[in-house]
Amino acid sequence: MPQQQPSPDTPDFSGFWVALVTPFRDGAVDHTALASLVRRLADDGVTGFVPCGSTGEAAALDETEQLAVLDTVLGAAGGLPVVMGISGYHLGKATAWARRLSERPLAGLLVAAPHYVRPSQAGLLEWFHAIADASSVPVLVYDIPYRTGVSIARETLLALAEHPRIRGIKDCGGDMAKTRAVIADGRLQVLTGEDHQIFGTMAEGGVGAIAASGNVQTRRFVQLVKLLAANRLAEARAEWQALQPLVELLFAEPNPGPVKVLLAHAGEMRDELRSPMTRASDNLRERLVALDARLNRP
Ligand SMILES: O=C(O)C1=N[C@H](C(=O)O)C[C@H](O)C1
Repeated sequence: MPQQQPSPDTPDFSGFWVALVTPFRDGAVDHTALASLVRRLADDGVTGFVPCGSTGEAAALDETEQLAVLDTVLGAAGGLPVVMGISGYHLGKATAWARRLSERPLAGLLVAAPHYVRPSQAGLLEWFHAIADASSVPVLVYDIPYRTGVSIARETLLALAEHPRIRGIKDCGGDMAKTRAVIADGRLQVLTGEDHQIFGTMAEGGVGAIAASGNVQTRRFVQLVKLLAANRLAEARAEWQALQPLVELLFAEPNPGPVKVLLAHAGEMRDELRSPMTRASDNLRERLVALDARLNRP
C-alpha cells in the first residue's frame, strides 16, 4: 500500500516522534536533564517531540509544571516541531487548556478521548470538535481505549477528518481493520502509538510513529522509520527484528518505568518516577541493561 501523502496545504506529521519522558530529581521536574535529552534526541535525528503524554507522566504534573516542561522542550528543540499532549474528562477545562497551549509555537496538540466517563460516539465527536475549535494549531486524535476506557469508532474517526484542524491520529486502537480504513480514507495521517506496531502500521501505509521506546536506541528507531517510509522492507525488517525484543522489554512493566532504567543507566537522568508510577523491577532492569548493551555492540 502506498504511504499516505499530505496535501500541500496541510501539515505533515510523518516521521519518528519521541513521546518524551519527564525526568525527576528529588520529586521535582529535572529541567536540565529534560533539555539535554531533547538536544540529544534532536542530534539523533528524530522528527519531533511529544511532551506530556502518558510516557511523560502528565497525569502527575499540574498545569504549571506541564507548561514549564513544554517551555523547556520548545527551548531545547532547536526548531524541531513539538506536539503537546492533552487528556482529561472535563470539557470546559480541556478547551481552555487547548486555547492556552495553542498560544505557544506548537506543531499540534495530541488530544486523547476523555477518560473514565465512557461517552457515546456522539459525545466523542463533541469532545474532539470543541477542542479542535478552541485550538489554533492542528490536532492529532489519540485513540487509546485501554487507557481511556472508550474506543473511537471508525465512523467517528472518519467524521472527525472533516474538521479542518483535525489532521491525524496516534493509533493505539488495537484494531487493524480500523487503522486500515483510516489509511485508505487518506484524510487523517496515521501514526502508530503502539511501539510494537511500528513495522506493521507503516508497512500498511501509516506515515510514522509516536513512541516512548525512541527515548533510547534513538538512531536505530529513526533509521527503521526512514527505511519503512522508503519502502525498503527487507532492510527495515532486519532492523525491526533487532529492536523488537527491546520494545517487548520496555513494555513488560508500566511505561515509562523501563525506559527510565536505560536513560538512568546512560547517566541522562535519575531513575525516578512520580507515584503511583513506579520504577521497574530489579529483574527487568538487568534484562534491559543486558539487551541494550547487546544492541550497542557494532
Ligand atoms: O506517551 C505517549 O504518547 C505514548 N504512550 C503509549 C503508552 O504508554 O500508552 C506508548 C507510546 O510509546 C507513547
